[in-house]
Amino acid sequence: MIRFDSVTKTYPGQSKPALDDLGVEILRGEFVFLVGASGSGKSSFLRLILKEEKPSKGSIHVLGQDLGTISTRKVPYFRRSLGVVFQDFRLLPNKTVYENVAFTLRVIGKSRGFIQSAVPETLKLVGLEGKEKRMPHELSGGEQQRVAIARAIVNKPQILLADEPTGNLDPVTSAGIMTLLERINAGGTTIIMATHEAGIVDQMQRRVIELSSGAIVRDQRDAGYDGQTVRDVEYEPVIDPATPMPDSEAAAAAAGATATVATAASGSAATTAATAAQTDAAPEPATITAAAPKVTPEVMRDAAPLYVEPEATDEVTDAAAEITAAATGQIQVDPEQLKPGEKPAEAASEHLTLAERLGLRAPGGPRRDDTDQEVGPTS
Ligand SMILES: Nc1ncnc2c1ncn2[C@@H]1O[C@H](COP(=O)(O)OP(=O)(O)OP(=O)(O)O)[C@@H](O)[C@H]1O
Repeated sequence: MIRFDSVTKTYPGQSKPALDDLGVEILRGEFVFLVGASGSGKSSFLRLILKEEKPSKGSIHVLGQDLGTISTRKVPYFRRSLGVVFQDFRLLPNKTVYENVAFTLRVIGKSRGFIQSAVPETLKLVGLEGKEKRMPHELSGGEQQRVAIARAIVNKPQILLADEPTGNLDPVTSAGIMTLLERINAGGTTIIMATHEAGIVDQMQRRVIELSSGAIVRDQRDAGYDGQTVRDVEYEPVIDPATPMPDSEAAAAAAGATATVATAASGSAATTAATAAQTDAAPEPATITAAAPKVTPEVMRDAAPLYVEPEATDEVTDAAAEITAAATGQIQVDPEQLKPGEKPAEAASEHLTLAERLGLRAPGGPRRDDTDQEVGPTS
């Protein structure tokens, strides 16, 4: 599903690599936490999977495709198999909940009929039924993140990347979001989540990949936030980087197969992870120097109910809206930007269109008045 072979990423002007000779494989259906101190390379790892950045050395395969061979123009098509969720939600402030989710589908040319059935279905899945007409600023932080998740999964991506999705949320709301992500994963979507939240990682007990100074210092199944430095997930380095992925995913991807969020093959990450095989070359234990996590294991334990079905959790989340409102004091989102009628956050890039910023169109591709339609269904 995702494979890094000897991947090094050094940003221009930096002497030390952000990622240093990484080799790792993530299988279909896994739920993987990326942990490590600030600056250890988690976001860089996710950006490489998205092909937002290119490796300086090594090769990356995602869904059977060698990312090095995908042309810039084809990147938006490739990204349609991936959903992304960020810490700061990144909703369109002047569009309703419905429109925020529908927007992605419109840009990629889905039919009106498809949109009319997919959007309500997805909003129901994330527990936002009945809130279609709300504007983002009329929602709690947890609800805004649910909209962002709905937008990320509405096109039924095979992979969901989440970069600190609970970073701006209080513990109870975070628990609701994790319940939702767990449910999406149970539907077959591979999830990779970067987080500093020890309590969440300890509760979920999924595969944990720990980075330190750009290197993997731990890759452990059924693990917690802090652990012994081990590598118990099998990874065989590819001798010839040109060798394709050793599984049938290339064919599936080539055929345009997509996982169905609600119905795809079930099975937990644990069952799909490779057999335990601690390598002789396991690196020395690393000291975790991440900032003190906001959601400690104790807080998470007290934040029950945790892994109940989202239908039940919604009430809890709604009841926690006030807590969320208090927590938004720590959110770095400017409330002014969330007001309808204001200009959207143009600061991301004044040169890119909205679709380009969301990765749905190739930067510099055809604009609104072009007749050359670049967007369209992927399969
Ligand atoms: N665009 C960039 N240009 C130069 N250096 C960068 C860039 N992006 C990241 N870095 C550097 O690469 C290293 C890894 O950064 P990265 O954002 O991947 O870490 P992280 O683990 O996600 O950190 P955090 O937990 O704080 O988000 C850091 O030293 C960072 O300063």
